[in-house]
Amino acid sequence: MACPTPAAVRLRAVSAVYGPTTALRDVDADVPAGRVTALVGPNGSGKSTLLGVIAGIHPVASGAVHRAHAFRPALVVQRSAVPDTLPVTVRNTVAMGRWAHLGLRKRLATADRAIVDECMERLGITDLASRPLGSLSGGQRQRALLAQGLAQRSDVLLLDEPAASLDAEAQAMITKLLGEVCASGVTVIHATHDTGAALHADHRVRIEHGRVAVDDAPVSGLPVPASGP
Ligand SMILES: Nc1ncnc2c1ncn2[C@@H]1O[C@H](COP(=O)(O)OP(=O)(O)OP(=O)(O)O)[C@@H](O)[C@H]1O
Repeated sequence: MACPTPAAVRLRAVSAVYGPTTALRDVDADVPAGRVTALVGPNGSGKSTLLGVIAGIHPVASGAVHRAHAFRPALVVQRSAVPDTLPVTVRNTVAMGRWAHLGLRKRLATADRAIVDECMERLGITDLASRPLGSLSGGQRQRALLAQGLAQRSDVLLLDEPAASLDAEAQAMITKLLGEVCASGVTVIHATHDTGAALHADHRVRIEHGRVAVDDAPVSGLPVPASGP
């Protein structure tokens, strides 16, 4: 059944590869604007690759990605993708989320620092601000990466297993947070193995062997206003 929500991202016949390995094959999907979409599927099915394609950091081998928003999506990578030895504090990690907004000025303005503070507060990591990222627990590090994603203030927030390695209370906090972010008009797409988090989403896309196996809430055929970077 078609729902009346316009698409924030529209994928048409998208394929993506790593050398000889095909990770995505002919993916068609519409991501509803201002909603939470969960990408589900087994290990190796192509969820992270799809997030990378939508983020614009993984090239498409064929097909097209149309984005309705002018800004590059914010991508929160899996914690395991960040080296333990990265010599950076929690505050600086979150501040990196503002880098794309700095332009020619090389320093954070007062408004940028306020956003960084607010995002750390929201993720409950203010007390950890001066700690090196590599000294944190997995769950604490995941929160810092999430805060960095929020600090980007993008219209589209992509998250790769944001609740992985978090305890039950923190997982519930993330689900609530994603709902709040979405309510503020942001389109959220998250890859997850958590059935509960997937059920909380407005829209679920199941990927199997690089293909869309189930798309449970297609959006309407409204045109996408502009292509992204
Ligand atoms: N850097 C890489 N080099 C080569 N092949 C890769 C690379 N990253 C992923 N792949 C392959 O691409 C396919 C899709 O992987 P992807 O990481 O997108 O799956 P996923 O659904 O996110 O998995 P998981 O749930 O384990 O995170 C898999 O076959 C994987 O082996």
